[in-house]
Amino acid sequence: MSSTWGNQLKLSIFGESHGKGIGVVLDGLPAGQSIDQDELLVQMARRAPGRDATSTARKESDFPEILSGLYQNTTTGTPLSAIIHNSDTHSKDYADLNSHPRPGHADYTGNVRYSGHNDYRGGGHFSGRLTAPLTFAGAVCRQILARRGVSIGAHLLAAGNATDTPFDPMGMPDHVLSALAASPFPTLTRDAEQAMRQQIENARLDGDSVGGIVECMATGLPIGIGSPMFGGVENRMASLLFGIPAVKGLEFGEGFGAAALRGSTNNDAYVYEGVRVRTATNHHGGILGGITSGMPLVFRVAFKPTPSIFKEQRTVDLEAHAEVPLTIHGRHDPCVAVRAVPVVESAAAVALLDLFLEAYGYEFR
Ligand SMILES: Cc1cc2nc3c(=O)[nH]c(=O)nc-3n(C[C@H](O)[C@H](O)[C@H](O)COP(=O)(O)O)c2cc1C
Ligand SMILES: C=C(O[C@@H]1CC(C(=O)O)=C[C@@H](OP(=O)(O)O)[C@H]1O)C(=O)O
Repeated sequence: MSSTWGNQLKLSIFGESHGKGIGVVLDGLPAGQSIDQDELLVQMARRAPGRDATSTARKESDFPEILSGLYQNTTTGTPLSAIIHNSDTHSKDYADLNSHPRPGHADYTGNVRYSGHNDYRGGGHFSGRLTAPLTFAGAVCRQILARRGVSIGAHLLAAGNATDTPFDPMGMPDHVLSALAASPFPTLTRDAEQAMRQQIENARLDGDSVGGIVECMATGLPIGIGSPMFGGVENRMASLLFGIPAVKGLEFGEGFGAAALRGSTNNDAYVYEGVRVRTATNHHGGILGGITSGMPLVFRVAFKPTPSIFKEQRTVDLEAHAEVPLTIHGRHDPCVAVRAVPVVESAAAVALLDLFLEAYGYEFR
């Protein structure tokens, strides 16, 4: 069951990009949690397609029709479900792609895995469109976490070769995280936004695409959530984050950079802040032994360049058993990382709420 995730919270995502709709069932939510539906729509709009030249031209309202689990804007504790209808589908753009698989997309592997029965239109269940229901689930979870003092925010750290200023691993103020969430192109500096937009536009005009890095932070986490070995916070977050299409890399705290440091630099000294133990630096990114340290959780997610590009590419004709040139038509994101920023935050919110529920169980109110 590749599309179902979670321990205390069970997340199930269904649908195909060009089918009737896509949706989500979220089971195991605590009862009695008030949910602001306008705020859910704000999060959905942050990810939705069809905005400007940095995004696919496909236009979808991404309005989540809530079917169950919410009564008088409060969680009932029984499965919360929502569907999002697909409307602006141009399936003819995909007519040849089942027999002429796109390099870099899941057309060929999906065809083999499902014996030719997968719905390949728009990438089917493999599409980035399936991040809409994930965003909905995350939007619900982040409201529940926010009430317990947890803030989650992210920015675009890189697009192509252009980079933003990294987050301060010791923490970012709530107002900065909120300002990022309100921005259609979330970077800490204007210069970075301009440079990244230029990279994306240059690639787009060239019929090409670029990758990017999303950096995410969660503050206000309690100390002691998570478990060692396979139950670690990193493990649980990774399994959700790698469910986002086009994610190719993930690092926590100092990440790959830690390999080049000495222990004397990478170790974070313990200090007292009043009665509370904290660390003087945060190379560890808020997790030690799979368990939260109470320091900000910091991680970075690398997205590959969008596979659907408009340059002529080499592929095979699976019916003719021949190598053929391929030219793709249709509408595609020149850099998927831009719209993926709220998706990464949402994946973090779902994973963290699952870990909270595991730690606090029915006592969680
Ligand atoms: C928000 C988002 C939007 C995406 N938009 C596109 C797109 O327009 N065209 C495309 O070819 N891939 C797009 N992708 C990436 C593909 O869905 C992904 O590369 C493909 O399913 C293969 O999966 P993999 O890259 O994880 O191996 C998008 C991904 C995300 C997260
Ligand atoms: C629809 C969305 O993005 C889509 C993600 C996607 C892919 O292959 O991942 C390919 C494109 O699909 P289509 O060819 O149907 O326009 C994007 O538009 C969305 O994010 O909601």
